[in-house]
Amino acid sequence: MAYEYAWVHVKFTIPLALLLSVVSYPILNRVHFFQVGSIVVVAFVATLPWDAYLIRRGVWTYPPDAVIGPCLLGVPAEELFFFVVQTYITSLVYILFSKPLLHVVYLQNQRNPPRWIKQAKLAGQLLLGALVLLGERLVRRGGSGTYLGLILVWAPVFALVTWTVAGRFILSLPWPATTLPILLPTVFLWLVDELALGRGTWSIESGTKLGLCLFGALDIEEATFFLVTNTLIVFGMATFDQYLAVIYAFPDLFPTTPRAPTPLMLVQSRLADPSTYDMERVDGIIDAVNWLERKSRSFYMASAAFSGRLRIDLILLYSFCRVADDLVDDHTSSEDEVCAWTSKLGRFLRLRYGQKDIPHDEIGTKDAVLPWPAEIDTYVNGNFPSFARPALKYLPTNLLPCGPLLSLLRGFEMDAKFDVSDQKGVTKFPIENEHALRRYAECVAGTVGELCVSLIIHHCEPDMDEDRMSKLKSAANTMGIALQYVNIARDVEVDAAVGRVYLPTTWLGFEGLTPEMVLKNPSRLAVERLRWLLLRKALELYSGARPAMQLLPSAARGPMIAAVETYMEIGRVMLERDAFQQNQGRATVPTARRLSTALRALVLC
Ligand SMILES: CC(C)=CCC/C(C)=C/CC/C(C)=C/CC/C(C)=C/[C@@H]1[C@@H](COP(=O)(O)OP(=O)(O)O)[C@]1(C)CC/C=C(\C)CC/C=C(\C)CCC=C(C)C
Repeated sequence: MAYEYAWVHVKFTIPLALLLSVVSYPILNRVHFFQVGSIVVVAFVATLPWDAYLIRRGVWTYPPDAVIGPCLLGVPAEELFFFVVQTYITSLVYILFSKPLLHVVYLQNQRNPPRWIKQAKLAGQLLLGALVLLGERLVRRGGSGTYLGLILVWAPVFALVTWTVAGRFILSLPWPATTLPILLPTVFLWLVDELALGRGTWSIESGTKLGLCLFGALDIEEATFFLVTNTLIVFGMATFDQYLAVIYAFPDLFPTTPRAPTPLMLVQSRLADPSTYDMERVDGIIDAVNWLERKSRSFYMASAAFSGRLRIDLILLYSFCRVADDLVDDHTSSEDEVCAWTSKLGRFLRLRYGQKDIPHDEIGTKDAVLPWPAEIDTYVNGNFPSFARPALKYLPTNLLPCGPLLSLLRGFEMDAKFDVSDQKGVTKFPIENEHALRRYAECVAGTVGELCVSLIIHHCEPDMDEDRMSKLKSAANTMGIALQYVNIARDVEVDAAVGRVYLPTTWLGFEGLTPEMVLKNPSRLAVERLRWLLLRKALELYSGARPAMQLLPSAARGPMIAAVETYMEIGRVMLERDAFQQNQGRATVPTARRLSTALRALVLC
């Protein structure tokens, strides 16, 4: 059939490229476009002369009617398009598998890597070097080994370069993040190639190939070509991610990070001496990711939608909030012990902010982290357990107002009052009415919303006007309260098990209940009605704040909406009840529903 080669693209490669574009669109950002575009250009420039040479050597030929006609250096347009579409497909598959990863975490082996990484990197270099030498021998000998030899003197050279530059980083990544983006497109292209060879769309001249087939009509040389070129693409994408990770991880090396790091920054990242990396900061970020992964599926999944230094700072903020909450509120502390923790945290914050709240217009003037003076180091080491120290040290205080952080501690202090029995030995319940509930939620969650917005403004739109900033912070505060109401509604049983009742005492009274009765039986129908009342109030607050999320900078809008929506989904499934899944007393949202909620938020934001 005429134009057979073009039909191969129309039937196979273009549909897959379009499908991958649609699937990955919600998670792509400006950096990805720059990254994929760069890899495509490099692949095109590196492949064109090699391809032209093979055609001129007669290694492969095309029936005259199989190609449309336009050529560049004798390479048909369809072949040129193949360089682009293959690189595009493999790059998108790599992005889909690597987006959940925080690449900064995998810088940990840049200095003093484990023995197996050193050995594996050396083995890879030796293997690639041996392949180049083998290719040279095959080319020199000519004949049936020519095609394979020409592949091996070309692709492994580029692979050797990227492997030497990024081998440790690539080996540190979870193996599915690199092997699957290599194998899946390779198998797809093997099948396409098998069909094309079988139909005579293109053919490999018999005098230049070994005559061995991987399967069907797929020559071993063709199979090798797709395997090594997809390996090259993935190595190239991973190398790019390594440079980006260095830029995002070290504010002292890169004080500001534009939304798409410049080529100069990438070169500076490449030339940066790993001995200058603040590896203690990398360890602190790893620690924060572990806290997030361990403590909140909602925010852990949502964090993957963010990118760059904003993602790191949100995780560091989460880590501080989580550690502070766990330090203060471990459900067994007395009020004195709780207040001791909150006063230590308060003193830490005042030391960190230099005894005063940094005026807002000074916050975020630069990314370079505030110095960590010996005085604070001594105080933290002398007053906090080792597990808490990284969260305190790496809280991005240079980008955050101190006020909301101090209010967060006030909220934790309210938790402590649950554990206090008055003179008659009667446990007090501080959430006496709806006002106390709102005040508590505002302290522990409304403040967190404001802090998230501070980070978003700094990283995405530092010159935002005051009016819009004020609207965003007010809405974030309200949204935080909504999420906290969902949290309370979800955890009624869990909280009762540790002597906590966050449903207002006045609400309980309307149902003829007391907090003590709720502690005895938190699953009674009357409590269910109050849980529903709280969820409906959460949805009211959410509805009031949700429109303001459209004011968020575009780079963070989708991810932030995804974070909020996946959390609010907990409340929605509770209201639906049929999708409600009790799991050790806590409602959980089925992962598929959580994912679809996040994707819908990212697409429709
Ligand atoms: C994507 C990402 C990593 C975001 C980080 C968000 C963040 C810093 C969360 C900190 C939450 C936290 C541990 C606060 C301490 C007090 C507390 C426990 C609050 C409750 C959170 C639940 O956290 P948990 O770890 O228990 O999670 P699970 O329930 O186990 O899943 C709260 C429910 C409050 C959380 C409140 C927020 C995160 C603020 C929400 C507001 C925004 C995201 C701003 C939205 C912006 C606009 C303009 C409306």
